[in-house]
Amino acid sequence: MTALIAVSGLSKEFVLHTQGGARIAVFEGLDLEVRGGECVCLHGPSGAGKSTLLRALYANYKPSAGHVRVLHDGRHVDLTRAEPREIVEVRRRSVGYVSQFLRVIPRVPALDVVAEPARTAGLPDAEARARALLARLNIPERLWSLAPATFSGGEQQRVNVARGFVLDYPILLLDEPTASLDAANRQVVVELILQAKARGAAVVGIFHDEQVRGQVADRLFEVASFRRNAA
Ligand SMILES: Nc1ncnc2c1ncn2[C@@H]1O[C@H](COP(=O)(O)OP(=O)(O)OP(=O)(O)O)[C@@H](O)[C@H]1O
Repeated sequence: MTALIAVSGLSKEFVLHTQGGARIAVFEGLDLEVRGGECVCLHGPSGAGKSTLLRALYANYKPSAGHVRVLHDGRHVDLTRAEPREIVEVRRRSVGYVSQFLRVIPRVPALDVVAEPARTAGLPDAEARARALLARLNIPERLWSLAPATFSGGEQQRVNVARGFVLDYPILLLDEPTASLDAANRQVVVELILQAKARGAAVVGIFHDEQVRGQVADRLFEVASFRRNAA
């Protein structure tokens, strides 16, 4: 079966131009393949480069070398070489990303924040999907018409998760999607991830919660082993 994500020879070094050009080498020559139905957990100590790798998979960071190929419309697109317009298309239909914190847009109600990716994709049941997810993630209905700016940390995270799952993305990138959640809501997110895997999605995530990791991850990927001079 073809990999949905194929990373090869990926290196990332940050150059701090405001600090005398200091260089921080995060990883070098990193290879990773993720297949449909598989969940890979990025693992390693703080500072290992887990978030940097996850962002590189979403073309948020330009790597210093290497390739990030993702399956889009039946062919592999190299995000390190793709035009901005193509990256927008890949993000619209093929790669979903749940960041740790919701980027709140003023005055946009939670229901619209969640429904937006499905509306943009032209799904006729976008609003129904958004309602179902908000209910499933236990966001009280009285909050659906309000902008999430004033929501609690956990409520904002659940709105963010709902937005990430409103479309059946073939590839899902999850940055600590349960960090601010109580046990009951953590379990809902675990079930959403398991469902995504069951329909064939390739999932890459950072999960600090050991129990969540144990339930969803098929394998751990040690990012630190690709540090320069790593043993
Ligand atoms: N935008 C940036 N500019 C400069 N250096 C950065 C930037 N982002 C990350 N780094 C550096 O890259 C290294 C890896 O950071 P990253 O956030 O990827 O680690 P992490 O494994 O996700 O850590 P944590 O578990 O603490 O979130 C760190 O040394 C960090 O200082």
